[in-house]
Parts: sequence; structure tokens; C-alpha cells
Amino acid sequence: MKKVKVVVIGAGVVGMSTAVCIAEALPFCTVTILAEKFSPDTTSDVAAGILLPKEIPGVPLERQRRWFKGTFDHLLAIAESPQASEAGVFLSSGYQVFKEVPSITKPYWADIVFGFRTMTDHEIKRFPNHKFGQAVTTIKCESLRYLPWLEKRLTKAGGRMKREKVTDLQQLAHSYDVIVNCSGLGSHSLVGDEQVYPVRGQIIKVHAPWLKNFIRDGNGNAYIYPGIDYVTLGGTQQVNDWRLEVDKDDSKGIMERCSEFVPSLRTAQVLGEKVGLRPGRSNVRLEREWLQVQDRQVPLVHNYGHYSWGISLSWGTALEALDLVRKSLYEKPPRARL
Ligand SMILES: Cc1cc2nc3c(=O)[nH]c(=O)nc-3n(C[C@H](O)[C@H](O)[C@H](O)COP(=O)(O)OP(=O)(O)OC[C@H]3O[C@@H](n4cnc5c(N)ncnc54)[C@H](O)[C@@H]3O)c2cc1C
Ligand SMILES: O=C([O-])CC(=O)C(=O)O
Repeated sequence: MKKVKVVVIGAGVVGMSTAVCIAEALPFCTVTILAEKFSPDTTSDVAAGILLPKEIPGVPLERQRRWFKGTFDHLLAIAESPQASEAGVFLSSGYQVFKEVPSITKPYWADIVFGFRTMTDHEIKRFPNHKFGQAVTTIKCESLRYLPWLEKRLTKAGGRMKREKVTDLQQLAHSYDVIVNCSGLGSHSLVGDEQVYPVRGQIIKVHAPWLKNFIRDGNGNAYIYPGIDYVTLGGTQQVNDWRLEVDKDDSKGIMERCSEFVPSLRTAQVLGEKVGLRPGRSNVRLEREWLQVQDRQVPLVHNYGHYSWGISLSWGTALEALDLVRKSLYEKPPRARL
């Protein structure tokens, strides 16, 4: 039987997850990833990788819950397997603290993670500038290990990867039966989506192996995430800022804000600094359209715009993209336009 040719554009956490889901679930498809950049050079590689998303306005909560739960369950199984170290996936406990009581005190994922609770007065006293806090055990998924691990999994399922910048979807449709767009911020130019914009984020990696628990300021301007090889300190959220260079003033600000939480960070050795451009969007674009290519209609599934929550929602959104691909193969396209 002739195989169905699927192309996935993008090799960040969204593209890799989507490609693996399709290749493993639909063995009658050949899956090819085309990407300008692969790990360790994607935005996903810069992410701390904590599963702690905010609500996305405009996406029904049930759908967000499904995306988060799909991701959490998938990553928990890895964290509990012998693969955890190679894949860079493990449980992580800590606090999220707020200067003012937030409008949502119990997030939609409170009963999916472990041990979610409001911090006691005794605990919050450690943070004199903060009034309210949440304690939680969630998952940390480190892309620098996880993406190469997914690449191996894709290859095992018969998938292929090629470095290529895609500029013309019509052209691509001549060589493939289904196109899946996971190009993140790249969708700004690839599909002319002006709703997707960069939200610049800078982080510092430090050697501080004595830190074991994470601390996040609810506003996202200060976070400390202990990881396998280093502790990630952040963060910045600079809207419409395309600069990929490290800004020394940003680093200074990050170090000051994080050291207020943990003074011993002032003595920690700095291992590196990184910048990533989050694919900002008011909601994730996860839908299918049909591309008219001469007398054919080619399904085009979009899965991008994950903003600050790309790791947190990666597997759940990949599963939904897989459903859209599967449906497209059994559905007749709408009548061709004449
Ligand atoms: C500092 C920072 C910290 C973060 N921390 C977290 C966190 O703790 N938890 C969390 O859930 N999220 C976090 N995020 C957000 C997360 O990194 C993003 O949501 C996620 O990386 C988006 O993944 P993606 O695969 O859509 O995009 P990317 O990782 O940017 O991948 C896009 C891919 O598409 C390719 N591409 C683009 N255009 C084209 C084209 N025309 N042709 C071919 N290929 C193309 C790129 O080369 C790349 O391979 C953080 C982000 C930053 C910047
Ligand atoms: O805000 C955080 O805790 C980490 C993150 O997702 C980001 O910087 O985008």
C-alpha cells in the first residue's frame, strides 16, 4: 500500500511531539520533519520546562485541561520510567508566590499535579513582600535532553528529519499529502499570521546544586528552577522584542530579583545566559484548513502559538493535532473552488 506522506514543519517541543504522535499512531504514514533549527538551537531549548501554565483567555478551560493533562500524564510516565534521566523529565516541588492575591487562586490544573495547596501563613512569612502563595509538585521537562530523546523516538517509528527553511506551502504540497505547521513564531512569516508575536525571554544558568525547590514570582519576573545540570534563573517578558542577543542589564535585573528570594545565589557561578523568543498569541492556533493546490485540496493542520506554556501543553496539543490529521485522512475535503 502506498504510504501517506506527512510533513511536520518545526522541530521545537511542539513539532517533535506532534511528529512522534503521528508516526507512532499512524504507521501507514511516513513522517518527515522539516525545520530551520533543531535542538539545541530552538526556543524550546531555552525554556526552563516547568509545567505551571496560566489560563489562556479565549480557549475553553476543558480544552486547556485536556492539553495539560495529556502532557502531564505522558511526562509522568517517562519520569517514572528508567528513561527519566536520558529524557530529562522529573518531578519538581516548589512555591509560586504573589504580591497580591491573584484573581484565580486555584488553577484549572490544581487536581492534575500533586499536592496542590495554598501556602500556610508560616510558609508565606519567608516572603515578606508577598501575600499569597501556592505549593505544588509538578514536572520539569528539560528540552536539551527531551528533544534529542524525542528525535530518537521519531527515528525508531520510521520518521525522518531534514534541515530546511520552508517558505512556500503551495510548493510543499506538491510533495506531501498532509502538512502540519508547528513553526511557532515562524508562522508570522510562513502563514502571514500577524496575531503571533515575539515575547523575548532571557535566562541565566547557574551552578547552585544546594537548591532543590523552585520559587516563582506569580508575575513571572523572577523564577528559580533547579534542574539536572544547572539552576535556571529568569525571567523577562519583552513583548514585540526580536533581539536574540543577551542583554547584560536584563541579566543584572534577573540576578537581583532572584537573589532577593535566595541570597546565596549571589555566590553561584554563572554558567551561561540565553535568550528565546516565545511564540506569543492570544490563543494557541490548533485547527485544520484545506490548502487549494491546483485541483487538489491538501489538509493543513496548524499547531502553534503556545506562548509561555509550550512545554506544559506540548503532548496534549500534539494529541489533538494527531486527531485532526487522522480525521483529514478519512474526511472528504470540501468541494474544490473553481
Ligand atoms: C526564557 C523562556 C522560558 C520558558 N520557560 C517555559 C517553561 O518553564 N515551561 C513552559 O511550558 N514553557 C516555557 N517557555 C515557553 C516555551 O519555550 C515555548 O512555548 C515553546 O518553546 C514553543 O515551542 P514551539 O515548538 O512552538 O516553538 P520553537 O521551539 O520555537 O520551535 C519552532 C520550530 O519551527 C522551526 N521553524 C520556524 N519557521 C520555520 C520555517 N519557515 N521553516 C522551517 N522551520 C521553521 C524552527 O526552526 C523550530 O524548529 C519558555 C520560553 C522562554 C523564552
Ligand atoms: O514563567 C515561567 O515560570 C517560565 C516560563 O514559562 C517562561 O519564562 O516563559
